Amino acid sequence: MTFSASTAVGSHVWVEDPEVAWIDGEVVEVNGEEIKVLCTSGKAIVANAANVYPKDPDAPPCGVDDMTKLAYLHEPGVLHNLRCRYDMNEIYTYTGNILIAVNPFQRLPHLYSNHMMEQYKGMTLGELSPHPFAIADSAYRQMINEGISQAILVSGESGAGKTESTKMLMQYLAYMGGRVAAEGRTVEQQVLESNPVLEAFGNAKTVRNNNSSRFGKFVEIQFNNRGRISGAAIRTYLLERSRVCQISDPERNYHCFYMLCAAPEEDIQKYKLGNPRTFRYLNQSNCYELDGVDDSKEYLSTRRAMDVVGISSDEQDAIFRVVAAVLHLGNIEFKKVSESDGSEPKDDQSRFHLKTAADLLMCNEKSLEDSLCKRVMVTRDETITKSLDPDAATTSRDALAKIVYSRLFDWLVNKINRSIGQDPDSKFLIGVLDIYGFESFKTNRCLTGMLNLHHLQRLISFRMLAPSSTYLYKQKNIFKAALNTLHILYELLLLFPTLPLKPEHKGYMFRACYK
Ligand SMILES: Nc1ncnc2c1ncn2[C@@H]1O[C@H](COP(=O)(O)OP(=O)(O)OP(=O)(O)O)[C@@H](O)[C@H]1O
Repeated sequence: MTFSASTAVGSHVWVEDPEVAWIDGEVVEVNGEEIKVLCTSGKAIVANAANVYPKDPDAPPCGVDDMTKLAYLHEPGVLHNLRCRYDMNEIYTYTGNILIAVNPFQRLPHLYSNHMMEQYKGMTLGELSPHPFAIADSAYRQMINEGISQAILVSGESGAGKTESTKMLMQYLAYMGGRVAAEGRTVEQQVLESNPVLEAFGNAKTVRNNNSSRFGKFVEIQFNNRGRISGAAIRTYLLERSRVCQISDPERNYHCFYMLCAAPEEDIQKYKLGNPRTFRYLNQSNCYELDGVDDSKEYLSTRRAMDVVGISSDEQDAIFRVVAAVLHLGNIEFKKVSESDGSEPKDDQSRFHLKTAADLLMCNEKSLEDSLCKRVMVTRDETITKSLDPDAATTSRDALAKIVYSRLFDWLVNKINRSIGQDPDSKFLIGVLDIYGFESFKTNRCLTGMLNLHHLQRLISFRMLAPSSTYLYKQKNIFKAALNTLHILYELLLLFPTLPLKPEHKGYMFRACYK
């Protein structure tokens, strides 16, 4: 929607500005493809016609609550509208039936009270101010009226507020479909209360977000034919395993490690832990504490949350034994065995951590050592045992730590699901997909690339389901921002054509990269 060469002097426009992204002004001179704009800030900018966008001089100063009402739907117009609303504490805006949330970075409890939920009950989308409750209500109504299961997709870059929005959607669905439990806690209460447990083991501090979910989550709320919640299931995928043994400043590892290091003295003794600075998996970054978070209190509240979701105290002990064992595993260093290609624990310290890890995992110390320092290959005819050098043993140690941790996470999710209970006879369900946040660093690790690829694939799928022109526009800009990563991913795709992508998605990525 850029201006053509026929742009008239006197038109109101948006031009790109290195400081404030987009700045508005008036065209004062047109010279072929070059347009001179006198900006409202007072400075004059000469820009190419392709980078100049029309501005609607009649747009309301406080913005519009649905961006389909905008005269021009382009990046500066959309951003300006969101900015105007944000300045008035209006953090939600519609684009058709899509809700855009801008992170307020402050608690706004009045927006999420019971009174608000009551207001949105049965209201048509757009009748009241944009709100996640309206989206949840619309999904619930459609499920009831049309008898079709629904899905809500929550997407955005890391730190945008996806998890918070997901919680609000769940809160509303629980309000609409909840029931008084005959005994114990209701399904919806258990789903909401499982959040702290999942967050303790699956969330970490990243550059963008102090409580970033490092896994994808699909929460399935099951309903009976009267629209009452009858069961639920939480499905998680793609836990960022590499974080267990590799973190960079100023990020942190998963919260549970720091909580356990801040546990009461009795537990510290039991798990032979101490200062997080002494553990290799934690001391690769200088960040140990989070502003406003007391890890010792978090440890106790995670234990309480575990009680609530039905994890017994023996199981809790086993869980934290595994967490502690991972930390001890990370402190085992290896040295070369003289006159051989093999390796062994480097010193008494490493032996101590090996023994402690073995005790905590309840396995034989020698077997654990062998599993780290040797590789067993089974062929059709024989079993070959190969000794590993110190570097290979270190890799093997990290691989074990990652797999043990991710199995622990899967176990936790299964346990929570068993405790919540699913309804095999449910009539419909509403699924809420909290997609992994898109990230792009100066240097992207392969895993980041893969997760972004997964994220994009979900977005592309969604775009195919909801081909609204505005949505496509928004996606195009997401793709633009992700172009560098996309290029790498596309190259990866050429190298590994068997990547699990649908053919039409590969085509879309190709067009996004090379158009
Ligand atoms: N509606 C909101 N009200 C108040 N604070 C919010 C809201 N949305 C987000 N926040 C704040 O922003 C932080 C990041 O939000 P959230 O964890 O939901 O992001 P995310 O998109 O899920 O990120 P990631 O992909 O990294 O997990 C929250 O911890 C919270 O402090």
